[in-house]
Order: sequence, then structure tokens, then C-alpha cells
Amino acid sequence: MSSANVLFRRKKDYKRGVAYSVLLVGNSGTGKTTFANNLLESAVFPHRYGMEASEVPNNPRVKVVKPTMVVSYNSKNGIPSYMSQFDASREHLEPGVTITSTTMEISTGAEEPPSRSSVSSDSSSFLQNPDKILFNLVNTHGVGENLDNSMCFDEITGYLEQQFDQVLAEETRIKRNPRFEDTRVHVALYFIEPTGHGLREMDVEMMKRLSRYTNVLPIISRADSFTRAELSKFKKQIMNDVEKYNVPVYKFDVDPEEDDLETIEENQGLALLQPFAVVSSDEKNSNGEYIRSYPWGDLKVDDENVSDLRVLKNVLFGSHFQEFKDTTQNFLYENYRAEKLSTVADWDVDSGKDLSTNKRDSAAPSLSNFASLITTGQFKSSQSLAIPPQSDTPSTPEMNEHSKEVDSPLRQMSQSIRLGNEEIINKIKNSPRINSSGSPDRTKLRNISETVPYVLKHERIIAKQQKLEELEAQSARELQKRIQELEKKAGELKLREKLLRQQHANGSAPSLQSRNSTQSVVSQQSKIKKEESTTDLASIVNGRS
Ligand SMILES: Nc1nc2c(ncn2[C@@H]2O[C@H](COP(=O)(O)OP(=O)(O)OP(=O)(O)O)[C@@H](O)[C@H]2O)c(=O)[nH]1
Repeated sequence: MSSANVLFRRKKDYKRGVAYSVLLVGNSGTGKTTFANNLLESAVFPHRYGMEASEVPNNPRVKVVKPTMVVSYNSKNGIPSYMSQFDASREHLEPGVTITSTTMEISTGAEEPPSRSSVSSDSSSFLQNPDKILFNLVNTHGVGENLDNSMCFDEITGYLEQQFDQVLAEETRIKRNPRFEDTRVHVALYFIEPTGHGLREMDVEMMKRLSRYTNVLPIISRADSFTRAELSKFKKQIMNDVEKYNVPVYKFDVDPEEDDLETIEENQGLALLQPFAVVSSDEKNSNGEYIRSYPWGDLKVDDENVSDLRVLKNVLFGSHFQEFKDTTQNFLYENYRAEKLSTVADWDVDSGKDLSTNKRDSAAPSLSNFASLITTGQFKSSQSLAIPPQSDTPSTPEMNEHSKEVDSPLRQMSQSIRLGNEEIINKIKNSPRINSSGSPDRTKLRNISETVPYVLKHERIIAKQQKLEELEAQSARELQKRIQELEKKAGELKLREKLLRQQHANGSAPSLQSRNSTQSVVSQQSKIKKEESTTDLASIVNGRS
């Protein structure tokens, strides 16, 4: 992009607000929602157990432009539903993780309405940057509440990747969408539970995964759980674990050749303070300051002696605002983009073998004509779900066994989708290109612009398909269990029916014989039970000896 274009874009960004996204990740109950409200000095986010939002005055600098919505929801089935209403009081009833997004406009200009005491005390943090920030806060609900949390990891990193994909698809369009919103996440705050025991395996894994897509800052939540000495020890333990397990969290590194003295000092101070330990609260005192009120006294959440909240606020909206944006764009996103485009380049090499004419086949699906195929009905909606190529997609062993036995409607649908998908891939691969004597750069650009959106869509579809297969296997297992239960019940009913028949045959009152037979069945059953329990006990004793 030319420098004039960059300038023009920056100017436009400054006018409508610079997009900035922060993600909050951490186990349920670590205080993410409370922290988010404290960060914005405003009761924007409702709590799972309800919150008297009306009692808390709002920050005049913060305006919600898009209320909290569920952007990706993962039930155990793995079927996401996008952009639905978020109900905080019901979120915990659903399995998996719920990702929500809230967009706010934060005014940072000096001409803004006079701020309240709580805001003015910290307004410097908002002021070093553009007049308006289009702030997107992404929160995660339900992490750590499942027996298997790996699905949460996938869902969260899937969301981050999707935001990169959207920018990549937009960049490779010939005609750009002027209303495109960049929702890439610039910082993830990872909330560590105040256990005092360093990082858990889950923390290490999650932070590693997040750091592929965003700057990760580890945060100690509910820091008021510690004494001064305990907190300092816990911080050290966490940083040791970060080093030990090579967790690529954001480090406040300095470059003595590039950075000025002030920056060096600031970064060195922040590096020593890491991981930031925060205290948050919904309660305010009469001065409008957030406090935690205890029988032995009040604690201000902005007090730097007990909480790093204020420092963190400055890092996020002040000193490192541009740095986080630049690292996301120039390092994380560029790496991701290079990786993705290299897969497309491989496709290009393959299709180079098929060069036969000088004219491009305009029927090769770009995202725009892909969309028009759907709207004109030439491309059936079910076909928009593609199927993974067999070699790429891991499937569970049970799934394979099951698929041999049952050709379910889901599987049939899968197969038809797979055929449709492969057909399109072949179309792209085989579409004739202009030969190298034409305008190679232009041709390549056009090819990429047509192929990239499709590749991205294809990959997302593969993931969806995989989840559908998992769902199918799960339902098959549940069905099998249910059949066994029903068979057992049927056996019991048959036995009871037999006894009743015998009673009936011997007259209305149970005869001696039938009573005897009932007794014998009962005694036989109890004998079996006795034998079973004896065997069990014996086996336990034997096992022990
Ligand atoms: N002691 C203490 N309690 C806190 C702190 N921050 C939040 N809490 C309390 O912790 C509880 C959970 O806080 P939330 O903000 O709802 O936690 P969350 O991480 O958003 O929870 P989910 O929405 O379930 O993911 C609430 O009762 C808060 O008042 C803190 O710094 N110290």
C-alpha cells in the first residue's frame, strides 16, 4: 500500500475511531466481568448472578455501540450459532464455552464532557491516543467448567483465527468493502486463579495457543487473596513457569539502540511488575471510586499498593496501545498470512501444470461469485458445507466402525457435500491462467484474490464437518446405551409377566405353589447377588493380598 493510502486510511480510522480489541480468558469466576467493568469504569457487562446495573453510574466517555452478543457458542455438539443475544444468567446452563463481543466507542479527546472523579483520576491513560477508540471487548464464559476443556481451547483459538481470516479475505479482494470492521484481537488478558502454586498445565497450553494470534498478558486475578509476600512469591513462580515452559507471553523488552531512555525505564519497570495482579469490584464509595469493602476496612481497586489495575489500564490504553496493534499487524498477522498464502502458492504450482490457454476461466469461484451462486440457487445451501479431504481429517476409530455399519442421512449429506467441494477445488486448480508472457504479477494477484477466500472458507467448513462427525459418533454411542437399558427393562418386565401369569393360572389368591415359586425366584436372585458381592469382596481382598 502506498504511503498516501496509508495516511488516508489512518485519517479515516481516526475519524470513525481506531479499532482495538481485547480478549478476556480465564476460568469462570476469576473476576473477568468485574474487571471489564472496572477497566471501563462503567457497569457495561452483566454478571452471571445478576447485577444492579442501574445503581452504578456510567462513564460518560464510554458509549456502547453494539451490545453484548454471543459470537460463537459451542454446545457439546460443536455447532456454533453466531451473533445471538447473550443472557448472562443462563450462560452457565449451557455446556462448552460462550464467546461474547461488545463494541464500545471510547472518547479520548480533551473536548469530551467533563469526567467524573473516577474517570478524571485515570483519564491520562485514555489520552495518549486517538480521539476515539472503537473498543471491542471479547469475553469468554464457561472455561474450566467442563470435564474436557480442550473444546474451549479450540473454540477460542478458532475465533481468533477467524478474525485473521476475515482480514486476509478482505485484503485479497479486488474491490474492498469500505464498511469492513477489523475485529482482530490485539491483546488477550489471561486470568490466572490465585492458587499460589504457579501455572497449571491448562494455563500453559491455553496461553501458548493464544499467543499465535495475539499478545498475551498473564493476569493474577483476585489479588486481594494474597499477603504482600505471598503475592510477590506467586508472581515469581508464574514468571519462572513462563520461562520453563517457553510460554510466549508479551514481554516488555527494551531495545537500547531504538528506544529512548523514558521507554527503556518504563518497560523495565513493567517487566518487573509482570504478571499484573488485579483487584476488582462492583462496589463504589461515595466518591465514585471502586472499592472492596471488608469488615476491617476498604480497599480501593485503583490503589497501586494493592492492585496493578491502574498500571494495566495505562498499558492497554496508553503506553502500549499502538505497540499491541503494531505487533498484531506486523508480526502475528504477517506470519499467519505468509503461512496461509504459501498453501495457496502450492495450489498455484499444481495448477501451473494445467496451463493450456491464454484466457482465464472466469467461472472459478471468488468469494463474490461464490455468494452469487448461492443467492441464485445454482449452489445449494447444503453444498456450502464442505467435507474434508479424507487424508486431512482425523476421525475417531468408533466413527469409522460406525460408518461401516450405518449409512446415515448425515453421512449421505457429508458425501454429497464432499463431492461438491472437490468439484469446486478442481475448478480452481484447473482454471486456465494467463501465461507468463502476459502480466505475471497481476495474474498471480488475481489468482490469489480468487483462491484465498475460498481456501479459508474451505478450512472452516472442514472444521465444521469434523464436529458434525463427532456429534454423529456421540449420538450413536448414546443410542446404543439406551438400547441396552431398554433391553434390560424388557427382560425384567417379561419375568414379572411370567410370575403374574402363573399366579393367575393358580387362582386369584396366590397359591402356596406360586408363593413358593415367587419366593424361589427372589431367593435365587438374592443368592446371585450374594455370590456377586462375595466374589467382588473376594476379588478386592485377593487384589489387595
Ligand atoms: N475477592 C475478590 N473477589 C472478586 C474480585 N473480582 C471479582 N470478584 C468476585 O468474584 C465473583 C466472580 O466474578 P465475575 O466477574 O463474575 O467472574 P467471571 O470470571 O466473569 O465469571 P464468568 O462470567 O462465570 O466467567 C464475583 O462474586 C465477584 O464479586 C477480586 O478482585 N477479589
